[in-house]
Amino acid sequence: MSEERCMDWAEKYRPVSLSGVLGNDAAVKALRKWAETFGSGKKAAILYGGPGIGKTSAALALAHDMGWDYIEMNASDQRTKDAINKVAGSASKTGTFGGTNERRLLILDEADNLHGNYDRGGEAAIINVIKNTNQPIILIANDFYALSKPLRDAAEPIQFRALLSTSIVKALKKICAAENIKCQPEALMKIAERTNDMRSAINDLQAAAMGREEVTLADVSTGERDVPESIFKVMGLIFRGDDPGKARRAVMDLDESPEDLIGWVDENLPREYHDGDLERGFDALSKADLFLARVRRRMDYGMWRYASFMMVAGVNRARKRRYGGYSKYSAPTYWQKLGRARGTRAVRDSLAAKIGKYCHTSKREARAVFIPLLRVLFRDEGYAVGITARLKLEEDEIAFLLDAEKSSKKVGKVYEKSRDLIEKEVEHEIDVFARFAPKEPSAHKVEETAAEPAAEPAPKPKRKRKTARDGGEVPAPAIVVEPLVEEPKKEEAPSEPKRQRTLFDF
Ligand SMILES: Nc1ncnc2c1ncn2[C@@H]1O[C@H](COP(=O)(O)OP(=O)(O)OP(=O)(O)O)[C@@H](O)[C@H]1O
Repeated sequence: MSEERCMDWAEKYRPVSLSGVLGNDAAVKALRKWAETFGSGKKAAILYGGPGIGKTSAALALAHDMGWDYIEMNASDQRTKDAINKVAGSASKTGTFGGTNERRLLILDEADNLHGNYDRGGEAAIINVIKNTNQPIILIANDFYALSKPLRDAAEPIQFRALLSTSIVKALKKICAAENIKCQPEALMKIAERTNDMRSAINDLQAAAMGREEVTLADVSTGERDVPESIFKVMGLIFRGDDPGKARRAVMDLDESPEDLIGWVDENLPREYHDGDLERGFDALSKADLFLARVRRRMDYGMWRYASFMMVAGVNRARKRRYGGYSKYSAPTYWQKLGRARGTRAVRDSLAAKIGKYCHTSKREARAVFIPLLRVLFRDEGYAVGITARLKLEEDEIAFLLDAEKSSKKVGKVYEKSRDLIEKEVEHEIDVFARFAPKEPSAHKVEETAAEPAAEPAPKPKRKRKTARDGGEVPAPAIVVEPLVEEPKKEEAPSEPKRQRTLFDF
């Protein structure tokens, strides 16, 4: 997979210009107006609303459209009074570093998170900067009312609302086209309906499209699990709480195994912690993982207690600073991939069972030897149709052998033709059966007649040839021609040697 394809798509497809910010037309309009009339109104704007709906993108796009220089201060930067004054204060008053009179926009992300230890005094400093600046400032917040009244009064509030599914689908479609991925419209709709957050919708699309040319509804549906509300609370207690004991007790009430819980912590830890906290957090998590490995190896479930201690209390204590703002926790993304792999494994196994039954071989051998060979044979449509008919393969099994999507034309064609073939053979069987059946046959006679056509009297059974062990010739293997439908059982059918079939029997 190319490096380009591995990039975070939410970042790669961040709109460059305001015209690319979908939905929220009123907010975008208000923002543009604030910028175009800058100097006559408030010097700061507060963009507020839920996560992942385009607030930061709109601020960056505005700077691009207005040709403004910009500087960003995120929650991970130290936003003390001094730092803010240094970055924003003097620079915003005196113009750009270049000394020209061009505008320079200060973007302050997570402005509703200026209360922690690190950001002590930050809010007062911002109000001060707004009063004295001659440069535009944009504050970004999830919760407007988490900002102090003086700060709210000092800036122009612009609300961003949750996005409609139609806006999300529109953005996802564009991404699919740019990435050259076919995507079922129902799959995009399914992704969009699950959220009103564009970022997580793009992340879901990227996870579903990993390693594929087409994304189907099944790809986005697999891996979904019922997630109990309480897991989110536990995540909050682990990452943000002050009491590791409380977090442990909450985990004990939770119906999650440590194997699943570690996935949750692993997925969300980088969204919460930064720098040294992140490093210490992962260190604690790696120790939890070691205990889990010992549980698996020694079947000693007593060690679960140490594993959960490290992933809960260990991760909680790894944090040396406070984090605020809204965090959206999500289930481990590898569940989705696992779900997909589990589906593929089930198809492979059912295929192996069919081959094993036909060729009198084990499923393991069918998987290891026959499936790779069938994949080669399936390159020829004739073989593909014949084998599909003979083994009565289903569409997902054909797709597996053709390495194609189940809904693709290729798979549909092989499936249709194989069903035609089966029908023809059935008709032929009925024909043969009817032609040689007496008018009012007794059940016994029907079977006899059908088994031995009168037109061509059955040759007398040959005398058994001597085998190699008897000191004679080795018999040539009989070619087994089986009807596609089951024949009526013969009462005394000549016993055919049961041998392992080979691929040439197809
Ligand atoms: N309205 C939108 N139109 C187009 N793309 C969007 C929109 N909203 C979000 N995105 C996509 O989602 C990503 C994240 O969006 P953005 O950073 O603007 O969210 P936000 O509202 O600032 O959320 P947060 O508060 O979590 O940072 C962007 O990089 C972009 O790809």
